[in-house]
Amino acid sequence: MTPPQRPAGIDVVSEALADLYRRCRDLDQGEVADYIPQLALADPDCFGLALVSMDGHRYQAGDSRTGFTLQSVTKPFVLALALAELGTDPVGRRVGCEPSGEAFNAISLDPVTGRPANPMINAGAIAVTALVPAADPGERFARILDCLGRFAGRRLEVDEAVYRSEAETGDRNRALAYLMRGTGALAGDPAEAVDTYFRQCSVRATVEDLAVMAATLGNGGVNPVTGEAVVPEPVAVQVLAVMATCGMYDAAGEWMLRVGLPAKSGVSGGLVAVAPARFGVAVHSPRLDRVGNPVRGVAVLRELSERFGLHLMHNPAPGAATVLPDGAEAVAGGGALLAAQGALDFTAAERLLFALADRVPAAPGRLVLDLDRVTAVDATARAMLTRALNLLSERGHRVVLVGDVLGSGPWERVGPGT
Ligand SMILES: NC(=O)CC[C@H](N)C(=O)O
Repeated sequence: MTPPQRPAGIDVVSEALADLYRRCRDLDQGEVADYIPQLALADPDCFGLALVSMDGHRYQAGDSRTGFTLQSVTKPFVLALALAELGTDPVGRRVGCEPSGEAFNAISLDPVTGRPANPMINAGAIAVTALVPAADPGERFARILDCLGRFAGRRLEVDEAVYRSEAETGDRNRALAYLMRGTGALAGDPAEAVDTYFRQCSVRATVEDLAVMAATLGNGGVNPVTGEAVVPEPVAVQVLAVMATCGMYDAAGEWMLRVGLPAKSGVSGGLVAVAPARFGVAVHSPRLDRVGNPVRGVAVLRELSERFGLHLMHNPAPGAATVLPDGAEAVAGGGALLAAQGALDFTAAERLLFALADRVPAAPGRLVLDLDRVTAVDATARAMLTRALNLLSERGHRVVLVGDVLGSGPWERVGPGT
């Protein structure tokens, strides 16, 4: 897919990516992973960035079209598939969701339950891969590959050389799989589970594909480029939660402190991060720090998060006022008038109801709520407003709504200007 031409001169997002690329390209600390021999062949200086918005707008800088194997970056997406197919509890019986504080290949199995600590470390990911429902291992991998492709918006392929290389040297992962069969954490045959996992790790994509995959998670499971609902929204939310707590291995706490976004790294140098409801971003750079996270990728995300104010705990900029300033005016027909505007969520609904409470007369009376300039109402705000208006009507007030964003209820609806 070729990104559309951007209007000349005002593409500040590409400009920011280009700037991050320039500022981080000279970082040359870290080593290319070599425990899978084929990965050691990667160009250590390869460096690409991509960002995809919730509208499917694509931005990139550097070597954004170079293919590389996704490795551990596949783990959140396969977790999404397992959660979508099986639900939270069946997956949770096999794998936990606690940060392990240990290396990605650690033997991190709970002494009581035998479950691996979380699905982002190898043990947990192997257990999750084995859970994907299928009649046989061939079908299981086909489903995984298909799902990764739907996240990326195009069909992806396996790098056979990397797959063979890992299959020849992956004894530690085999050992983990056999241990997990012993503890009851692994469904099915360990050799088959590990083979499917090796294939999954060897799926090849570009940093542009990865940004689309990340954006799909940040967009409630709907691929913003193809429009396909790849996984249900609650699944996307759960996966982001696991990425936020466990995605960066034993550096997860430091990552949350300094970057504050759900993310996942892999040993080939891929890194995805999600700014929920804003964008997905991906970086590829094969030099890894001592915990196995890509040095330039971490540096890029730290700067990006700070520059765009993305930390999840950051208080977002106040939106437009919910309650309009002229909302207290008296109206023809009597009663109190309150007008609201913009999109209503919990914060906006609370603000509106707080202001409305001040205007409710002691004796039953007429209350006019002008919602004509309200552009959207989420499920929470809808439930809050409906409940409050029901209570007012039970107390004998006559509620009049301007506009139809709340649908019907125990209130009168009038059009704007009535
Ligand atoms: N951190 C990673 O990317 C690890 C994936 C790699 N295939 C492994 O299992 O060792």
